[in-house]
Amino acid sequence: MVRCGNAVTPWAEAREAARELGDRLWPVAGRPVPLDRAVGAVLAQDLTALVGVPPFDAAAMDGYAVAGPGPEWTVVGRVLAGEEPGGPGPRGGGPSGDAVGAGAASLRRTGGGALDGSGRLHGATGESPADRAPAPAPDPAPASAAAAGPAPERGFPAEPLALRPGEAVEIATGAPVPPGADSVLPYELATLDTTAHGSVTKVTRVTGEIAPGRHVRRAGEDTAPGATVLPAGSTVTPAVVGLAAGLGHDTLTVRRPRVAALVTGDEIAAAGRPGAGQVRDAIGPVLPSLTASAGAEVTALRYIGDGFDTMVEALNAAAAPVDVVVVCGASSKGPADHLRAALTRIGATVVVDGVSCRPGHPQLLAHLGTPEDPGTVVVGLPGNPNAALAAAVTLLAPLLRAMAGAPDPGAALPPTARVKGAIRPHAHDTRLVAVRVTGGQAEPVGHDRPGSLRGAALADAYAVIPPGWSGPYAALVWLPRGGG
Ligand SMILES: Nc1nc2c(c(=O)[nH]1)N[C@H]1C(S)=C(S)[C@@H](COP(=O)(O)OP(=O)(O)OC[C@H]3O[C@@H](n4cnc5c(N)ncnc54)[C@H](O)[C@@H]3O)O[C@H]1N2
Ligand code: MOO
Repeated sequence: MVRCGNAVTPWAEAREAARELGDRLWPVAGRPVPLDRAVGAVLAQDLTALVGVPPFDAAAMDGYAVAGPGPEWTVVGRVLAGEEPGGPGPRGGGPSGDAVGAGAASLRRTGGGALDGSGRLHGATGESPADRAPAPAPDPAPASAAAAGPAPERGFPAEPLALRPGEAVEIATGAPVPPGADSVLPYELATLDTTAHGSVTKVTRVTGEIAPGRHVRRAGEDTAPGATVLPAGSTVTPAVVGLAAGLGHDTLTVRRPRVAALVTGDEIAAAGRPGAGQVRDAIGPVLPSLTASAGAEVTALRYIGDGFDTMVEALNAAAAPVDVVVVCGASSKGPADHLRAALTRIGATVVVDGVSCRPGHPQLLAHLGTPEDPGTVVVGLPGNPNAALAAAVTLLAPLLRAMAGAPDPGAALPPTARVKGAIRPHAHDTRLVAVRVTGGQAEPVGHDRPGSLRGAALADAYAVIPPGWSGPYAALVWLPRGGG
């Protein structure tokens, strides 16, 4: 049984009704989604750190990790980013052969200060710097060859090399700082003593002034492992995606309403240049970004022809797996406009049956459940593309944002502007006029008839012009900009 009055709903009330219905449906169930598909969605759970940041004591500058107050240190090796703390990693610590190459190589300690299989030097407890072997020649293998070689062994039980006071290792930004090192002396502050070994120049000693603790990022100093970094309810932005990745996540569990779109009309062409009598679909392609900017996701899009049975079947099929079905077109009173009759047939409850705004007045909001449990929501967008966009900002976006628990980005923007030039209000309905907004002034851009998106494409917002408006200030509804 459809409950619907014939009276259209005033524009502001219609928005409120959509928000209120969305609030009743909040929260939609949380679902894990890959990081690269999560932008714009709302976190269903607190975001916690699976690893600390930084995950280990790391150098913040390229230079020398030094142990003890100095100002002079003996260089005993080199650590590159990618090495395991306490041992060599994928690019395991040989000198690179540059002019200031390290005096010694890998910092992996194999116990007792022995050379490892590559013949490279290791620090060792009880071993004096003088006992340490000279560095080997630079590794002749090009980086690409190294990358193509067998995967380096990870997780070996290396005993961490501890620097003793007076020792230093050359270190790359991001590389693990050996235990015992107090600070990193950047190259810019370092004076080097070198000796030549054939074509290779080795750094044997480094001198400089550096305060204890400088240029060392201590493990967990930004974020401790297990810390909560963002609360549930936060919107996923590109920065949040990077943060989550850095903390070890591959997916985020988000509350993002699922939307199925039905684009109706025998005349609608889904792609390419429309043929004779055809009209290219200009609403379906808008919906993914439009819904994403309201915290939702289009999970299905189907083109259907005109026909009552077709509409009933498509509504039933689309509704089951989603939270919202958006029907584009068939919202008016023409012989092929079956949306309202189909909703009656499937027992929908119509919440908003037309809105007193131009464009967009045939738009519609209904649900398939009960007042207590509204179930899947149906939003009817008029077929005229600018009317569909007006309906999307009136009913669809407020509904989806409320269902997702997403903030209204427009709330952060100026709510009103002074209208430049004349706008004639409609006798009974609220007009939504495409305007460009600069410096608190709203200038109509034209080209905003119901069938044209040209004005909306030039505009920042719709100026809301109620019946009887005489200016000069108008409320603004900001147009979705996409990208979450
Ligand atoms: N007797 C009345 N007729 C109409 C009224 C009315 O109040 N009384 N309202 C008019 C208004 S306003 C609008 S808006 C449209 C809404 O029509 P529908 O939602 O039923 O949409 P259609 O009739 O299917 O199409 C209207 C128009 O838009 C084109 N269209 C449809 N879908 C798309 C699409 N996906 N992409 C691009 N263009 C589309 C379609 O070809 C038609 O030209 O009703 C008025 N009539
Ligand atoms: O009101 Mo219709 O929705 O103008 O195009």
